[in-house]
Amino acid sequence: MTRPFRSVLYIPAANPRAMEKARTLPVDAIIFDLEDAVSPTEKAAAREALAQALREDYGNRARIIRINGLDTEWGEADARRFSGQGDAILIPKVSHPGDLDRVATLVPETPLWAMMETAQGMLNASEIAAHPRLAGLVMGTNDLAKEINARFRADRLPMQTGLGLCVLAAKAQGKVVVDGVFNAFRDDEGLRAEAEQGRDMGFDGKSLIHPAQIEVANEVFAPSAQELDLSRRQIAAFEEAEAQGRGIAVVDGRIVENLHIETARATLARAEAIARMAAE
Ligand SMILES: CC(C)(COP(=O)(O)OP(=O)(O)OC[C@H]1O[C@@H](n2cnc3c(N)ncnc32)[C@H](O)[C@@H]1OP(=O)(O)O)[C@@H](O)C(=O)NCCC(=O)NCCSC(=O)C[C@H](O)C(=O)O
Ligand SMILES: [Mg+2]
Repeated sequence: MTRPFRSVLYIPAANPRAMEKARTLPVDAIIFDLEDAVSPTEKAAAREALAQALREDYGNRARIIRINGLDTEWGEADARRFSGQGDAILIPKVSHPGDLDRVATLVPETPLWAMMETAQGMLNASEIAAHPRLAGLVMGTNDLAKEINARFRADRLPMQTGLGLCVLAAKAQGKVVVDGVFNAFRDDEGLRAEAEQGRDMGFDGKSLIHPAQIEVANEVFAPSAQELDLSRRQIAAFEEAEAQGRGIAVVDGRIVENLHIETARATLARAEAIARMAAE
């Protein structure tokens, strides 16, 4: 993953003020939402408002358009309207690879992303992630909790199987995988704990519902100063060991082998990508 997806902010396409504001927010990606954040009576107007908004400059923020499902009266028109626009089309409630095929025919060029938020979707995560048109997965933990009748807990124990399956599926295919939203958008401490859990599981970033959540996500999903320092010291120690004909170095009392050096280099590359994005 070269492009950062630390912070991925949902914006209801029926909210012109929020769409305007997003052009100045320090997010890595925006999800323009035509689905759950837009009421049925506003669907057509939101589609046109989004078409207008996409004429504006969103800088280097990835523009992801969440359409309505093709099983609704709005989905097909959304897909046709935004084919070739934005950086990705996000399909809600993907349960089978066939759900992607149907949109792929309507949207022949734009990369597809999948909302992972149904029980079937969790069980089929591997096949969904392997779809050739799919570039990214976003967890929909609200819909998933609703469908499996799970309770919201700080440790997200009831979600762990689904979250883990989706991380594994995405990583096996080299696809981006973004964690679900944290609904209590004024609870920074709760957000940080959940974001750290997602980061530690392997997610690339967190989906967000409010600008107040951006700073925490950007910080948690960026390599820390300590991680960068350790990565540099590991690389230096390993290069020195190799020069002396050894395949193992020791840093801070822990062994460092080739595989750790790959992680260290990836950490530095991630920090460089974030710095490049900030400088653009
Ligand atoms: C939750 C909100 C309804 C709160 O809105 P509001 O009361 O307007 O908040 P504030 O007054 O604190 O807003 C301060 C300023 O920030 C702007 N704002 C607010 N939210 C956003 C946003 N998402 N993007 C950009 N800008 C935003 C306000 O306009 C204010 O600006 P200013 O005028 O300059 O002061 C609201 O935050 C909101 O609607 N959030 C998005 C909700 C959403 O998209 N939900 C659907 C996605 S979540 C989901 O479905 C996940 C998945 O499918 C699942 O199943 O889990
Ligand atoms: Mg959902």
